[in-house]
Amino acid sequence: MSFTCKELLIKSKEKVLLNVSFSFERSFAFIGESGSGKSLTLKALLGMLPRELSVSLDYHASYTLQRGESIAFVPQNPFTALSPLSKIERQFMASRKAACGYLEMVGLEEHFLDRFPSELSGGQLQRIIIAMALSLSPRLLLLDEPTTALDEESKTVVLALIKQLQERCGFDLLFVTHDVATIENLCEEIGIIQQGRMVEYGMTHEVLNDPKASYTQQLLSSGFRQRSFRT
Ligand SMILES: Nc1ncnc2c1ncn2[C@@H]1O[C@H](COP(=O)(O)OP(=O)(O)OP(=O)(O)O)[C@@H](O)[C@H]1O
Repeated sequence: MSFTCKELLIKSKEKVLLNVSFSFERSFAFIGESGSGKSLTLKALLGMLPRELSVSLDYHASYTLQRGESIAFVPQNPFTALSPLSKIERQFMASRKAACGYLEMVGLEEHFLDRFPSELSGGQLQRIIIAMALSLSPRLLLLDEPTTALDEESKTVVLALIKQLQERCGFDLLFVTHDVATIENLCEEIGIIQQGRMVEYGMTHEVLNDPKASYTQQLLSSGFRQRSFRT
């Protein structure tokens, strides 16, 4: 599958917040500092932007973007993504039997369906949210810094799981992060965004090993492959 966003323009009154275009075959990582426009991009693709923003989105893919159907979403904070009032089973949009199958895909057993979110660790919750996303059989999976709220061990488990599930299920992946180290082995292509503009995009190993834009060179020389560069 391939995805091309020919134009994504977002304006607030007369101020341009975001003006980007990009394309990728299977997996793309959006890298940028805080406030660069990563979340706006995901929200635009999900059709979740507030009314006061004017949006022009022109894309080409082998599927239409439809939130909850062709597109599923894994948010940054698993601790606030689910209702604290209901057990996991009631929050799955699938039968118990189907939900068990999705839990198995993320390495969790059936009894997790009978727990409340507050009884689970961050890594377990994030795996449940990924299982819920899989239950939609998405063509495109959007992930907004899905490991930021997790400890190092859970982070490694969740990243390995995402890679393995993409190979198994075949969805496209759009991964937003401020931390390059998390996606080096996960996303084949990468885009660097700065203040609402895509300054460079291409194959991950090419951009990281031979960056063309001075902003990317600056980020790499400041050692952001070894550490997060959130400001
Ligand atoms: N509803 C809105 N109205 C006006 N400006 C907005 C709105 N939402 C976001 N912005 C502005 O657009 C810019 C990009 O915001 P965005 O949330 O996409 O950044 P980000 O890269 O996801 O940052 P972070 O890593 O901190 O989440 C910011 O300057 C932000 O203040």
